[in-house]
Amino acid sequence: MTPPAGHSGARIGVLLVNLGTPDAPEPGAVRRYLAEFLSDRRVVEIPPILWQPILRGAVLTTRPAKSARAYRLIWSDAGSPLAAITRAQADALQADLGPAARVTYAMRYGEPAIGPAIDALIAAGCDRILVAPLYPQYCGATTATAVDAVGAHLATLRAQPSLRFLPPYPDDPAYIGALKASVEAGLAALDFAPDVLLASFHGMPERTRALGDPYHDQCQTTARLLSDALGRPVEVAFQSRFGRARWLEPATEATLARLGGEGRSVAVFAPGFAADCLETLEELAIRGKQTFERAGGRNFAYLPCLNADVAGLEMLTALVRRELAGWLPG
Ligand SMILES: C=CC1=C(C)c2cc3[nH]c(cc4nc(cc5[nH]c(cc1n2)c(C)c5CCC(=O)O)C(CCC(=O)O)=C4C)c(C)c3C=C
Ligand SMILES: [Fe+2]
Ligand SMILES: [Fe+2]
Repeated sequence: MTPPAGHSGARIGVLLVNLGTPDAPEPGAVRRYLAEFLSDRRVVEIPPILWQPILRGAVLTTRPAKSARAYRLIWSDAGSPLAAITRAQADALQADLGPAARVTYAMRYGEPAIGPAIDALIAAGCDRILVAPLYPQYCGATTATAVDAVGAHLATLRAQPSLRFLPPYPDDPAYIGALKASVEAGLAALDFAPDVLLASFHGMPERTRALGDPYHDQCQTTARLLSDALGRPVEVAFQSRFGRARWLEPATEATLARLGGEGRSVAVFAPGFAADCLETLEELAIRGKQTFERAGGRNFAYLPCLNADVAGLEMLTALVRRELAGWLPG
């Protein structure tokens, strides 16, 4: 194998990071996953002395069984869709980059964990690692906590690799172009022409916006640029409300109920998710559709995420190759 030019023969590592998902659609596995996820202070910003009793009490005794039922509806032969799609994205990126780089993936919560994935890259000879959190819009609860976990692992190492991080890409032409292509292909496959395009982003507590998290603004930017690219309006809503605090509005569920009641036809898609997962396949495509139809709506479609489809992979390789400039040969 020819060593990459530019430095002393070591390899470049690329680590894709996504959120994480349970190992199985069973209450025990979901409980382990939720306990780790919802104990992250970047995700639930309530002091642990108040939050942990609620989490260990009400949340972890009731939610795992309910969520496990939802996971069962979307589980595939390859496992959880989020894990299977992230693996496919890593494999495709590896095929594109070839032997000059080693590509792997990790999950912020659950397996494969970030620390062992970094160790495996180092063991394979990588002394330069690009970490790519697969969240187009920056959020403390997603991007920052992935970066925190990488930093926490590096704090345990005597010999650290050099690191780069893929910046958030809410307005990147490669991302907007991929979304445009994906939405247009999705619309072309429908047997009706939706009069509303609804972009549903994962929600966050409203107060995080006042505290300076750029997430909300970056979601609006993505939707505006996509609307410009498509040449038609794109409505924005925020899904997956959790807990009692005020979350970003409008809520996807209320928006779908309103659109159904108004007799509109709708295509929903989730530009903030790099891969389809519980939040899209169950919450939008199954429950969102029910909400819309129960309100009287007739024509509903859910358009898939970028996933490991051609447009999504072209975008991912373009973003990653750009960040590897000066590391990769030529
Ligand atoms: C306080 C709770 C939550 C915050 C804040 C939050 C932010 C957030 N999440 C994602 C992406 C995903 N979330 C997923 C699942 C999920 N999210 C929460 C709660 C919060 N998310 C819960 C409790 C769950 C688990 C499922 C459930 O029990 O309802 C997933 C899907 C995982 C999968 O296995 O498929 C993703 C992806 C973003 C982008 C975000 C902030 C911007
Ligand atoms: Fe979430
Ligand atoms: Fe959800």
